[in-house]
Amino acid sequence: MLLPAFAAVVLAAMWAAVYGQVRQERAAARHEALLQSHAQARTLAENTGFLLRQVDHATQLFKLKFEETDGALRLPEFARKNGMLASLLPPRLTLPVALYGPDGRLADSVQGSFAAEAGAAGWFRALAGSHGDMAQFSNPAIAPSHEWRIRIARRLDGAGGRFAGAIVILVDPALFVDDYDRVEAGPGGYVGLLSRDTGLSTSRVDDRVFNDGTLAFAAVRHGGAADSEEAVARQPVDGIERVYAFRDMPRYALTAVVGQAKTHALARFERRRTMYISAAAVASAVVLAFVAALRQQARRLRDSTLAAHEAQRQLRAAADASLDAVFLLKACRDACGGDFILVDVNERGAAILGHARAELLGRRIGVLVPSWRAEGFLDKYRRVLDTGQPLEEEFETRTGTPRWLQHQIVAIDDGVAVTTRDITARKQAELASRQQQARLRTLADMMPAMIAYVDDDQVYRFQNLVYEQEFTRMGVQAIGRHARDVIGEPRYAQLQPWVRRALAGEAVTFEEDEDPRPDGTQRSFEVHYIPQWDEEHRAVVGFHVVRTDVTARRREKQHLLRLSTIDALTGLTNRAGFMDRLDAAMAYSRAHDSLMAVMYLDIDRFKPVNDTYGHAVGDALLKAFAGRLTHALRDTDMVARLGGDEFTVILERLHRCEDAERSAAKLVAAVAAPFDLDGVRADISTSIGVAFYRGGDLDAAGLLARADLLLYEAKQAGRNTFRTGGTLAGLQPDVAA
Ligand SMILES: Nc1nc2c(ncn2[C@@H]2O[C@H](COP(=O)(O)OP(=O)(O)OP(=O)(O)O)[C@@H](O)[C@H]2O)c(=O)[nH]1
Repeated sequence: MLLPAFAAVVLAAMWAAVYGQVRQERAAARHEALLQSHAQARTLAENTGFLLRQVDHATQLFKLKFEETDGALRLPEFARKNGMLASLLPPRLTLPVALYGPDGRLADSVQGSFAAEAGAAGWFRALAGSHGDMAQFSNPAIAPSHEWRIRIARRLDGAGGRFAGAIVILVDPALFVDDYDRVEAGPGGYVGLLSRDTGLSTSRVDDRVFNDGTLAFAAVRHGGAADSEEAVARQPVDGIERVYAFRDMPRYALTAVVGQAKTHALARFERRRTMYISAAAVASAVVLAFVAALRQQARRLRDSTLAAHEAQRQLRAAADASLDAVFLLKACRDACGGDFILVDVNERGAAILGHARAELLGRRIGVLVPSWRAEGFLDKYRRVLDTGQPLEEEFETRTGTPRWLQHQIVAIDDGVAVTTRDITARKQAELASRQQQARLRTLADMMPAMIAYVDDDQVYRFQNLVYEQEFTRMGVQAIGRHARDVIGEPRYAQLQPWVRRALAGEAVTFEEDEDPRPDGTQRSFEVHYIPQWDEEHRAVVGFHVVRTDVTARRREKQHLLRLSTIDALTGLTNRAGFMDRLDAAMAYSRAHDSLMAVMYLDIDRFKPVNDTYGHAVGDALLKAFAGRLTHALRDTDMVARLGGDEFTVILERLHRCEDAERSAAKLVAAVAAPFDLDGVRADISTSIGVAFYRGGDLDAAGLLARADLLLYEAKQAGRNTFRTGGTLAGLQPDVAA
């Protein structure tokens, strides 16, 4: 604000000075023009007066000569070249002269036309009636020839003083302004002669001469001096503005007026004014530009100062809000035992030192916290200051409550900047984490399964003891290495689908069979890949591998499976196993258009054995029966016990139906021989239903039902026989044996 105000004052003062100077110079120029006009008006008045006086003298001379010669002097003689008139008037002026007789008649005239009779004219009668010797000057008047005239007339006396007529000379006032000792008023200047009584005027502007009856000037007096009188045109002479001055000629009732054209008279002033204004304008522009530049500079300075303050404020706020305590220390110059002066400290730092910030500044740190010296911090500051090498370290305090601190010391100018952070919480967390990790490791190492962690780059990051032993057995080092390098390309390729799914976030479980070992054993594993998500649960960062050896379990399972399909009493395949096998056999038959047969057997009159000899003998018979069946059939035939005394046989890939019939007959014959069951003789027989199959819509249950039906037929036929039949076209139930 101050700068623009100052600039405004400077500019105002400058322009006021310019205005004052211009005003003064204009007044001076105007005054000079007025003086010049005045001088010229005086010259004009003097010239006019002189000429009019000369004309007066001429009339006086004529009168004298006329009266000396008793009226004998004639005009032509008076007005002749180099005559009396010429001795008084400039030779180039030829003025009209007339001589009137006492009767008022025109006696003679030269150089012009006069009224022939003047006796009645007032002027003539006035001359006739007066006895004075004064010339009579008329006011300018319009002559009959429409010209402006001043008439100078003088009474002529004859003998005894009687009136003898009058000599008259006419003067055209235009002579004074244009011809006789012409006054030059400069370009556009005005030179004029005004009749005070008639208001007539004759004027010249440059070379234009004109008469006027309406021109009027008023006199304005500036101050007391006569030469400061100014004439002001009551109405414009023409379009040109002038500085007019006048000179009165009271004797002739005339006023000489000269006006300098302002454009001419003030031209020099105008040039100077233009120069002043231009100079002032240039100076103003310079001042304004300077002020603008200064303001811009000031604004920049202000902006940068504001920015610096803002930055400083933010820096201070950041320093105060920082998790670190910040200390700016300056090396102590005096002999103070290597101490440092605290130059600045943030709020956290002040809190550590236990004082308000303002109380701390400028004090010696070794005095404020003697323990820092004791713990060797001051030596470290000195070392950093001397070497210029920054120092960063984490340490546990030895004095007071044990704390973990991390500090950075950097050299600045003649001191050090120290940032200190209390990392006790982090350290404790790290310790807890390490302890937890150790516990987890112990736990993982105790687990019988192989446990590992693979990151999303498929690099092994963790292994428990079992896995470590496994890798050692394989002769590889896993930690930090890519899975491909650890398990080899073929197995890596095999596992990739599971790995991809796990890294896509899916927990996967699968079984994996190891390649058989040289000793023929082969291990099986159940493998779990459990994805590990990041803390925000947004991305999978790896997966855990839990690999359990399930070889024994699988073996057990297979055993159980086998047990579940075996009849416990006879060791034959039971109903479940039989149905599976039948399904498979029928599928094969369908696929290969192969003939097969199912036999359905039932021991005839088994119940009486049971009832007679007890269940144990019954069981023994069932076992013995099974043995005979198995014995009588091919290895490829499958014998099963459905339950009770019911047995089945699957005969596959038969060439003809007769093959099965022959087998059925063989079985009937095989069980016909008595059974010796621990001293108990049992005579039994069997009935058999044989159903054939070679493709077709029938299912296992349907085929078995058909065999059962045929068995029923065999029973109906008196037992100890078989019946055949089936889905084959033209195959009729038949009886054998
Ligand atoms: N000892 C013993 N007996 C069984 C067993 N399962 C079933 N049984 C008996 O086997 C007998 C089967 O009798 P059926 O086949 O109906 O009678 P059956 O005397 O053979 O008569 P048919 O077959 O018409 O000649 C029943 O008395 C059952 O109690 C077993 O596991 N052991």
